[in-house]
Amino acid sequence: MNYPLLRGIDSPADLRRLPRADLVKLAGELRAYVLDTLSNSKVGGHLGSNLGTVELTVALHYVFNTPHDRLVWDVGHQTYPHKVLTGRRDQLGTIRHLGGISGFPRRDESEYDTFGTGHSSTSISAAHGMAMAAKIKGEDRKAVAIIGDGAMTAGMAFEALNNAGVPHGGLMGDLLVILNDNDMSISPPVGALNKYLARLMSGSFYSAAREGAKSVLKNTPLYEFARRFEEHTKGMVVPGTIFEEFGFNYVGPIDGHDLDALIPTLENLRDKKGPQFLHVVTKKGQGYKLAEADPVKYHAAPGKFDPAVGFVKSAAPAKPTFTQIFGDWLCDMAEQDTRLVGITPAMREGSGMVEFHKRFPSRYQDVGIAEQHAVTVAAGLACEGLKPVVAIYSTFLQRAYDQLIHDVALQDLPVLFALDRAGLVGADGATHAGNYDIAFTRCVPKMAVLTPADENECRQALFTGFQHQGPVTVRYPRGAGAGVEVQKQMQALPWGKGEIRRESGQPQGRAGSPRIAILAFGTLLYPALAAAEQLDATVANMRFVKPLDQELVLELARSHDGLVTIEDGCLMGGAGSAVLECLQAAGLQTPVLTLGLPDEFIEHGDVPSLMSQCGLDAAGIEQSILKRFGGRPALLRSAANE
Ligand SMILES: Cc1ncc(C[n+]2csc(CCOP(=O)(O)OP(=O)(O)O)c2C)c(N)n1
Ligand SMILES: CC(=O)[C@@H](O)[C@H](O)COP(=O)(O)O
Ligand SMILES: [Mg+2]
Repeated sequence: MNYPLLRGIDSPADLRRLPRADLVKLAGELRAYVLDTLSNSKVGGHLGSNLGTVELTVALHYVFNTPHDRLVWDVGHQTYPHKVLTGRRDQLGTIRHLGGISGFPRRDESEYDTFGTGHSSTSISAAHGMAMAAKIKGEDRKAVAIIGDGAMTAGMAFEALNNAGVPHGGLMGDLLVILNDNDMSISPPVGALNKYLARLMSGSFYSAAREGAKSVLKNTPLYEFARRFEEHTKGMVVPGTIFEEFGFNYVGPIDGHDLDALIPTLENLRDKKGPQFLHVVTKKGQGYKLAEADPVKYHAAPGKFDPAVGFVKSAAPAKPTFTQIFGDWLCDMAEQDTRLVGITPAMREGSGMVEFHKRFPSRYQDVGIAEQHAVTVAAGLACEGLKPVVAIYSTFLQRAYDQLIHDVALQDLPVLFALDRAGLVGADGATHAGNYDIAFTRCVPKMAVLTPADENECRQALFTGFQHQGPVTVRYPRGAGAGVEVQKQMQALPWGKGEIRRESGQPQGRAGSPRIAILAFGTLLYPALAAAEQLDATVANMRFVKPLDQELVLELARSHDGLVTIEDGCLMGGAGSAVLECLQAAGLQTPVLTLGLPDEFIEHGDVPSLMSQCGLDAAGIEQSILKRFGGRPALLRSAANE
């Protein structure tokens, strides 16, 4: 399949030289290119939202003088068309691959990526900052935030609207907010805003009857429609939109796939001063029937697929993912305990809660993209004797850190945080890494932190955490685990206790062949066991970071020449730090090697490669231990001497 027009676009300047009449064809080529490239990518990537923003992307780069005018894409998962038009057409096939371009906008990737996103609802704030900077610096520059209806449900978006719609020191930013309303989040949208937007759409261009908007729609096909509509609704009290109440000139809703509507409207808005708000209506998955019909399933492609067939489940019964282990546990636990309430901030599918929602609708809450609200709702539920379970990706819990401390831990409320995507997540890269939760939760008083090693222990840890009368996190990685058998019977783990999984045969104190103990926190137990076989080391499955099994730590420290801690979390303040603190408090001098994620942001790539790069696969663990403590050559030497 060739793309004659797209082949000639190496920058938006090339696009802006095209005759306007070619833009529809270009959009068609762009959509086909994105679908074709993604369907051939083994890594997969975001699909529905990219297909839905093709025309909007073409229109924005056609009308605005990018990169001088700034585009800020909210979440940024819909920027594949943007990346194609801004010089990265030939790199699209590398997106989310190790060493390839990012699946989200990155300032260090392109000058057209004016703001790094990945976590939602930041675009209006960032674009407002850029608009105010232009005013303060006296630059003639526009700033445009493109935000989805899902992202608009986060409080931060309203903090920004509340702030950006009013003058600051007499200055008003020339900010344009474009609401890309496809009536979809990752799953069906929730909340009052969604219903409000639907009313706006059912009002079908009623806003066009308003003076401010009419001038914007001039010379567009909509203007005539709006004029007739105004005649029809003369005398009707046309309610101001919520966005106008925030000080924005609201225009819309208009068809976000119609370039004949988009381009003149954007040209008119571009030339207006002050805060503008354009409401565009798009379809998630536009132009690809399977995605249009099921935008939830086609939010992201899991890997290569045949567009004619769509996504098909792999035939082989895969090992259960930790997400599935959680989802099954949640339903089983809800069966046993009617106090259980399951809460998700807009990630029903990703957190494995579809079945729970179906079976326990009255105890299921999707609060929208509103992590802060999710945590404090849970606190409120706990105050009333219920048992809330907040299912939240580790990275998104960062958004609700104060609520975790101030609303949950400080009041010692029994909230269970089921932290999926803990550790490296792979293709989503640095913005979505769940690297920090051990460090930022263990330092909070009253918090308990559990790190199950495999699928069975995950189920038992969730049960243990649910029984606990205080705040607790249970963290587990994206994807499948070691593949151990999962016991249906739920039983509590001994609170705060680890276990020895392997005993070294090395005597303590022999020169050159040290007796080493590896303390594994979480799923890295398994590569640690593999390394220990080579080194004849002891291995402890610690299970808890907090409360730490201090008795076990001290016993191992006294009976081994060296300790090694290992975690798929940041080293700074992580489980290894907890062990060091324990030894220091006991006055023990046993040398400790801490292994974990380095003090740097780790980019996208496949997890095995990334773990190997971080020295956290079996070979890397072995090498680090040998380097620090000496060992196997000495072991062989000693064996030869016996
Ligand atoms: C703070 C935060 N929470 C959750 C997510 C996960 N997430 C990614 S896209 C998405 C839905 C976004 O919906 P919308 O803004 O309407 O964009 P669309 O996918 O419809 O184009 C969510 C919840 C996120 N990226 N950031
Ligand atoms: C863009 C976004 O934040 C989500 O779509 C995220 O990429 C989902 O991650 P998983 O694929 O791990 O569920
Ligand atoms: Mg949406």
